[in-house]
Amino acid sequence: MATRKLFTLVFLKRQGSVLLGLKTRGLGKGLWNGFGGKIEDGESVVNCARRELREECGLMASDLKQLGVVKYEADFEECASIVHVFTSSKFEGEEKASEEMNPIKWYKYHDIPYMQMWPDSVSWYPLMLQEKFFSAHVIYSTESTIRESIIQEYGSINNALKLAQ
Ligand SMILES: COc1nc(N)nc2c1ncn2[C@H]1C[C@H](O)[C@@H](COP(=O)(O)OP(=O)(O)OP(=O)(O)O)O1
Repeated sequence: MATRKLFTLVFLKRQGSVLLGLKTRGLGKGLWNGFGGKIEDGESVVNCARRELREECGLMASDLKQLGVVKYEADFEECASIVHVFTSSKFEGEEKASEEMNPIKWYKYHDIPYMQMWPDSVSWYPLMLQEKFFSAHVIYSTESTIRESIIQEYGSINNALKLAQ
């Protein structure tokens, strides 16, 4: 089986707004996104989501809910990426930017800066914002061009998780 990289991505929500951070380094540098990163060896998916959220914006979520799975492939890479997407609207702690995500900012749902985000975001963020369960299979032909994208909505997370298998 081809190798895969596993990631989490968390979105905090508050009164019609979502917290995003501007990535300062590495994958997605210069783009706004939720908070997340690579799942470490032996770490559960949800523990990674909690850890990355705390490290990147200082907040601890108490009702993390997995809504989706995004599978990324690229014509110029052997390895696929699986991103487990979570949301939470209950959290505590001191909201602060980090070395990796700076600045961080609450965006109204109608004001999300899609032009300064990964191009696939606009295809599945609306489902995530509506708390729908979904999967997205996205194939890039260049770093900024999508060749194929299949977005599906489900009644539970179980079907979406099949994309991660
Ligand atoms: C390719 O398209 C992507 N689109 C979107 N919307 N998000 C993506 C895409 N590829 C990766 N991501 C997400 C997944 C993760 O949440 C981050 C990348 O995590 P990173 O590589 O920064 O992982 P860390 O463990 O935090 O890395 P460090 O070693 O730098 O701490 O982007």
